[in-house]
Amino acid sequence: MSYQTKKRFGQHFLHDPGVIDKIIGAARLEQQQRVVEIGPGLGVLTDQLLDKVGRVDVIEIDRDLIALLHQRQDEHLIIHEGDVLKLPWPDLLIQPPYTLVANLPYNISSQILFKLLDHRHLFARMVLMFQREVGERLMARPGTKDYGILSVLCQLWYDINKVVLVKPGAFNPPPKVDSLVLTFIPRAEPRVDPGDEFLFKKLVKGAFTQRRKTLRNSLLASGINATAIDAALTRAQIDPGCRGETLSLPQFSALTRAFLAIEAVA
Ligand SMILES: C[S@@+](CC[C@H](N)C(=O)[O-])C[C@H]1O[C@@H](n2cnc3c(N)ncnc32)[C@H](O)[C@@H]1O
Repeated sequence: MSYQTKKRFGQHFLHDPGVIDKIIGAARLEQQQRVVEIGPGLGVLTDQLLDKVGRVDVIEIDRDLIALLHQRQDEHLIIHEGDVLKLPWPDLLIQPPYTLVANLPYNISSQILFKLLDHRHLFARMVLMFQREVGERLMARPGTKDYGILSVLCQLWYDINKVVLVKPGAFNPPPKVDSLVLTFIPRAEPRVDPGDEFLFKKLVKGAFTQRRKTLRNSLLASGINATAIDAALTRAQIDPGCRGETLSLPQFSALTRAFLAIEAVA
């Protein structure tokens, strides 16, 4: 391969046919399905996607790779140039729902996930490759060290399943860590009632602001008013001395609804 990979774009190109097959299989594509790929790179996944469906939209930041993609002159390949974090997705992806397939740039995978959560109506199914540690965090249970903001928010909206663990040798150049491919299937209903989505997210972020502190102090540190916190914790029957990282999704739901009830009274 003559192309010089760029570390700053998190480039690790997949070359293991078995892993490629598993990713494409997990996408469960039918000919009519519209597909988006973030970071097509040299196109190993893109080629397989184009074999299965009539149109693939790709989003790529690297100008050299974009030039290579244009050389293909494939009318079924729609190339969006730019930073996936900055591009306005609803303006580009105008025919949802899409299936999203991506071997993500690991340096920005969490930021991409937050953006995916904000635009989740665009995607019917997602097959995503992460650094193993990040993938495990998304599936983590309450009370474990891996459990965090993205675990709660992703588990609220998606059923997440493991597809395959991928060793560094499957990539060129090999990353230092193992990788994990996961499927995300949007739930017909969120796992629990978030009450108000904006507030739910704010409280989840607040609960994890200071992981070593108690839930009460962590929420305080996130800027929420002490009187409201105390009233809401009492109403939701949550111990103010517990740590935010022990809260289950039903407890985050109860906490959000308690804040809403208090605001309604005030
Ligand atoms: C891990 S590589 C995957 C490449 C290819 N899909 C594969 O599996 O071999 C990540 C890809 O994302 C691209 N990328 C990195 N940061 C990006 C960004 N902010 N916006 C869009 N693409 C980005 C990289 O240039 C690279 O092509």
